[in-house]
Amino acid sequence: MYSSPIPVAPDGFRSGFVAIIGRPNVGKSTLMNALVGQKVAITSPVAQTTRNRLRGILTTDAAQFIFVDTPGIHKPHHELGKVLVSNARGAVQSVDVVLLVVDGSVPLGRGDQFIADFVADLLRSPQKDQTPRSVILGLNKLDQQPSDPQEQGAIAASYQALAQEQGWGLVSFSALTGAGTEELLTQLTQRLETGPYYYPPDLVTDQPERFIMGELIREQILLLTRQEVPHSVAVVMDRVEESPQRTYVLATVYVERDSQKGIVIGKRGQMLKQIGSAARLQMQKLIDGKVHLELFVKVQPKWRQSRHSLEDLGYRLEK
Ligand SMILES: Nc1nc2c(ncn2[C@@H]2O[C@H](COP(=O)(O)OP(=O)(O)OP(=O)(O)O)[C@@H](O)[C@H]2O)c(=O)[nH]1
Repeated sequence: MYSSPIPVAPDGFRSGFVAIIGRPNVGKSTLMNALVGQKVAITSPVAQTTRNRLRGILTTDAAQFIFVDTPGIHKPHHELGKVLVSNARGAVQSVDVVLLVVDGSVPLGRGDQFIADFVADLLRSPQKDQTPRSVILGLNKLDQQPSDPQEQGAIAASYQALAQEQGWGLVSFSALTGAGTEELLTQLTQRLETGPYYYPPDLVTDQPERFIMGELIREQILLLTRQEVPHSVAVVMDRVEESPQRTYVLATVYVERDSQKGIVIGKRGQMLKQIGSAARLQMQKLIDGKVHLELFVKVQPKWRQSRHSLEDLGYRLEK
């Protein structure tokens, strides 16, 4: 994937790492894709689509941003929640700027406040080398603002108060339409220090294509089966073989129960066919070539599957 060498950065060039954090479903992955100009993270209306840290890279004439997309954080009521929080902490500690994304079409809620407190806490850490320098509060879904100006004003005021109290930047945008994202990049550039190119300027992600292909299959399962198949569904890429004519992909979808296997396969295999052809089209866009995709579905008992798949995905499971 490293298609070109890393050049020497011009004078005054800025670079750095930006963690995109926030509640599930606020639009973090949509934003990262919009910023880097390519689909590097999958998105869906179902919360907790993103399961591990992904890096999206954007290089402009003035700066290189390495965006770290994190799984949505919510209050840890259960073990997975604790894992998500500890992952987010790891992702946030080593970056230059934190972009805390909220759904700006609704007022600041308890979930956002929990994350805001978590970020404010991190910034108070005595280990300055492991602490982000600044925070931007990003109000997403600008296109979904309520039409009532009073309601709009109340929403804006709730976020302004938080930004003011903490001394954080504040930007409104729509990851879906792209409105406001230029201003966001301007503000982010100002918060980076001068630095080198960390990656070749034409690279948009540090993830291998094989991983993104698996994610594209998972995305279609989440989109097409809706709530019927849980998030524990895992996709394992068994084989990816490239040839001049087409790329041959063999993958297995792991579910927890026979009933879920039935849903993913569908009546006379219709659902699996639909998942496969939609994922194949996305893969073809990704690699800019023809793809032949074969999908299998297997049932794996819950305890084995969840431990195996989460660890595979890079989560540190607490014993
Ligand atoms: N109207 C509107 N919808 C948006 C916008 N940004 C994202 N969405 C939608 O919000 C839903 C969630 O988006 P994601 O990008 O998957 O959200 P996320 O924060 O990465 O979610 P997790 O992976 O659960 O943490 C999708 O249906 C998006 O299309 C926006 O600017 N406007």
